[in-house]
Amino acid sequence: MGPTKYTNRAIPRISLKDFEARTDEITSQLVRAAETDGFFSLTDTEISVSDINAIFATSESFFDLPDSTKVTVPFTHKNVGWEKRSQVRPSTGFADQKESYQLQFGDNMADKWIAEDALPGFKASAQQFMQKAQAVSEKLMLCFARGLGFPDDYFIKAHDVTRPDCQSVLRLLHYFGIDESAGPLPETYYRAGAHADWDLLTLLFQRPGESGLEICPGREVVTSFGYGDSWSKVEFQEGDIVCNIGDLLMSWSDDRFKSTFHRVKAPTDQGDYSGPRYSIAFFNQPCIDCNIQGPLKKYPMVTGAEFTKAAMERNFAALKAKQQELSQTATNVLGSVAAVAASA
Ligand SMILES: O=C(O)CCC(=O)C(=O)O
Ligand SMILES: [Fe+2]
Repeated sequence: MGPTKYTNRAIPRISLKDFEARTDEITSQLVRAAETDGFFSLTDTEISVSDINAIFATSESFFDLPDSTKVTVPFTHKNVGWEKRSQVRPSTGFADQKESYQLQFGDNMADKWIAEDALPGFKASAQQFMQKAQAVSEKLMLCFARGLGFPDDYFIKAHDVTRPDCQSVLRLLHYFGIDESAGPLPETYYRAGAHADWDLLTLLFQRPGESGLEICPGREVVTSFGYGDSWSKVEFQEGDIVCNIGDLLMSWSDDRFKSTFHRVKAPTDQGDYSGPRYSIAFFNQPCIDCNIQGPLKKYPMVTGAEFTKAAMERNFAALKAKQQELSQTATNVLGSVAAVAASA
């Protein structure tokens, strides 16, 4: 594998200060960012640095629990619960070297909250933060609806987290620290392999000093899996929220807004951060019965449930193709080893 090719791309930093008075100005800044690389960072939101520090402390306290406790809330296909080294990305064919705990607002979480006596206060702290992340998301939803010519509350209604069947997710993430004395990492070591998100919009919280997030723009239509070959490191300031457009909003905007491939790079190069990395993503997922179609009707109308199903199927097909490619490469390598052995 050759060295990563980099291009400097600064993602725009957008202030939400005086939101009510500046909604149109903020809308045009967001729309421009969405049409370009699909990534931007937010400042002056209602989420303070101390709110962010508090949720990171809550997150660390969960990941510090023994696996035997965390496994009492295992990951399920409803997109809730704890997983460890189990998410295989179609871009890599190997599991990300991380653990994550996915939390939702509604019925899907019924038995997936860590028990109060195992971690007192966890649920209340997480729920309080989720409400704040939702409030920021709703401001963005209003702007993107306005930018596309929909009624202001159009996306907000389609992502109603007061409904018991809502699907939006807060994902706590922990990437494992690397023991550098153990030698170079294998090529198959990934923190978060390249992917695009499936949701409407993602809000990402990171800690200064724990870098690794990179983007790779270049995707023109939501139905394609390809991406460019030049990466850019995402820089952010303490307290900023890095946001990106997901596949759902790319589709809902007839491919006008870009859902960009991104990854958390494995620390394989000089200067990469190799300590433990904590991040927190908030994914705005649609209600299962909302109708999804862009203003130009580029794609047929689908429900939230149908959209998610199709996205999962596309992901699965891409994963199968990657696994086939990997096993083909392994067969070719074995074939040439055999040929060398036979000719020796
Ligand atoms: O951990 C990060 O910084 C990014 C996580 C991410 O992209 C995801 O979970 O979809
Ligand atoms: Fe992502």
